[in-house]
Amino acid sequence: MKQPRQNGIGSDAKAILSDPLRNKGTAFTEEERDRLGLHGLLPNHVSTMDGQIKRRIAVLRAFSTPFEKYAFLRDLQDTNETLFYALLARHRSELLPLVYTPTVGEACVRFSEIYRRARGLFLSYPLKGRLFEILAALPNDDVEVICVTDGERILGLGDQGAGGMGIPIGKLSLYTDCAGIDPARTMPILLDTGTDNEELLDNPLYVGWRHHRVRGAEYDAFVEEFVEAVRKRWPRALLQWEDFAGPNAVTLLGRYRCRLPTFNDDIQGTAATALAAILAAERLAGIDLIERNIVVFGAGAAGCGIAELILGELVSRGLTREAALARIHAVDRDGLLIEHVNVVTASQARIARPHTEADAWLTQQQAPSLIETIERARPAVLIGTSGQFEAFDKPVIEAMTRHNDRPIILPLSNPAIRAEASAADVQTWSNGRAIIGTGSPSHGSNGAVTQVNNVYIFPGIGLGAVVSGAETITEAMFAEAAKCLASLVPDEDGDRLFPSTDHLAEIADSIALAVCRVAERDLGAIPPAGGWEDAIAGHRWAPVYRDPVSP
Ligand SMILES: NC(=O)C1=CN([C@@H]2O[C@H](COP(=O)(O)OP(=O)(O)OC[C@H]3O[C@@H](n4cnc5c(N)ncnc54)[C@H](OP(=O)(O)O)[C@@H]3O)[C@@H](O)[C@H]2O)C=CC1
Ligand SMILES: CC(=O)C(=O)O
Ligand SMILES: [Mg+2]
Repeated sequence: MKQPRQNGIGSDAKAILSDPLRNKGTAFTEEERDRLGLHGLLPNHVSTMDGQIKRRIAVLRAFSTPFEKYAFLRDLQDTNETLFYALLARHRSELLPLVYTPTVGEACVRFSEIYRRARGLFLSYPLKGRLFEILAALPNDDVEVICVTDGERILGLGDQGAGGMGIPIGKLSLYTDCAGIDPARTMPILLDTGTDNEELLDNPLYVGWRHHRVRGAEYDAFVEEFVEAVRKRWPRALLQWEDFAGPNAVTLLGRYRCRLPTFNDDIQGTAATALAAILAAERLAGIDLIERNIVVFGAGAAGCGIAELILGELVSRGLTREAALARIHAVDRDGLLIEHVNVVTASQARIARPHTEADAWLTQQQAPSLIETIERARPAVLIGTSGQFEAFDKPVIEAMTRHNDRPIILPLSNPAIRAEASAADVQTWSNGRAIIGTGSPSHGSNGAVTQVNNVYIFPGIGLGAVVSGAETITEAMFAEAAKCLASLVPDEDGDRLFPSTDHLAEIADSIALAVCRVAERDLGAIPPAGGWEDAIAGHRWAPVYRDPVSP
């Protein structure tokens, strides 16, 4: 069929080349170049995808900083998305630290500097009252997974305002890479309700709404309008809340968890990841969790979520809630959390030491510090979700090592510049005895250390939710996801807790199956004729070139 022409060049051809989901770059064949009117718009060489991957990885490796590599990858994602995902699948462990933590943190901080092309949806507060109209105007009818942030607690880097958009973009890239969700069916969203980051407000380059954060009833009404618009436009979509500040994270999850398929990744995804790490480490250390104490340092959204899921696990092993609670010691900025002494939030109140123990814990009205808590509780496990760089110093690690043959140390805060400890320091200070997991990728003397990050959980939760059609995302799904992840024994010898990030796609499939089974058991989801496994496999979008005229 003859193509419409514009100045001698096919305008459809130009549209294809500028659509990242249809563009193939130099991999358009001679036949396609003839048929689509692409001659002249491309250099002569006809490449294969394999050749393109080799060329791109060579160029990427030549950049000297992770940030430059990040910008190069984002540019590729915005010009040729199929190639971006093929590259990611081929070199996942090498590229994960770029598209995700730690580099995505720097990318959020410098978002305005590298902003080039529209991706995702910026719903800023001045658009209130028009949110459904904006969603309705989008051509994306089949959105399956949404990741939304308001940018207030970006990793451990605090308020990044509109720059927080880097996180939903990164998370959804991993939904596609690991769980095979079609990129056309994902939607990154930034709720731009302002920023209280004065540096951003003063920065002439800042691309967000230059206004202090809207809070209270106005914020709640804006989020409510957003959720209702999502429900109306994409009634079946999964909504993932990401990197909201602690109080909003908890409140919004509580408000919406029964109204649509939704979860908070920092609370629930992280909890499942940490529980999986603890279950795997329990095996390695040869201990029984119900006999041992756990210290969680940083009792915010992630820390409280982790404590709750561990409590659920201990109760499922036969302890009463009270006995299980006796195993948890949550430490925040004012020391060990003790009821009516230094508890600030309702989530903290649920995991604090009871007030009846206050006299036993307090010294001159002071709650014990982290190290004092470790000396007294002699925990087997120490988890960091405080965003406090190097809070696990030498005395802390030495205390953990004195009380355990194999201390389990999980500094989970991201990015690496906010981690409570580096794997290398923990290894040195524990004389190589610690079992370690870090939130961002890191190395010890025996190579890569396990990355204990919710990227091991959320893609599988999302895929399972989409395939099963679950209308609610339940706590049982996270508990089963944790058990599933802990059961996946790494190929490598040594102290690895999970298979390496190279295996994230298989892991997502396994977790998705566990989620589908929970949906069937608890929510009455009906397995398709071929079974859940086939449905999961059949749902995968693969990064292979398709005919650009009928994508
Ligand atoms: N590895 C992973 O998969 C994940 C890691 N994380 C990481 O966990 C960290 C926290 O995230 P999140 O829980 O959502 O954030 P929150 O802000 O909700 O929680 C952080 C908590 O740490 C407390 N805190 C601050 N300073 C100190 C201190 N000096 N000593 C002890 N506690 C302190 C904060 O208190 P206050 O509120 O008073 O400041 C708050 O209660 C981030 O760095 C994030 O990257 C989060 C999710 C997943
Ligand atoms: C990993 C993640 O979700 C975080 O650090 O916030
Ligand atoms: Mg997060």
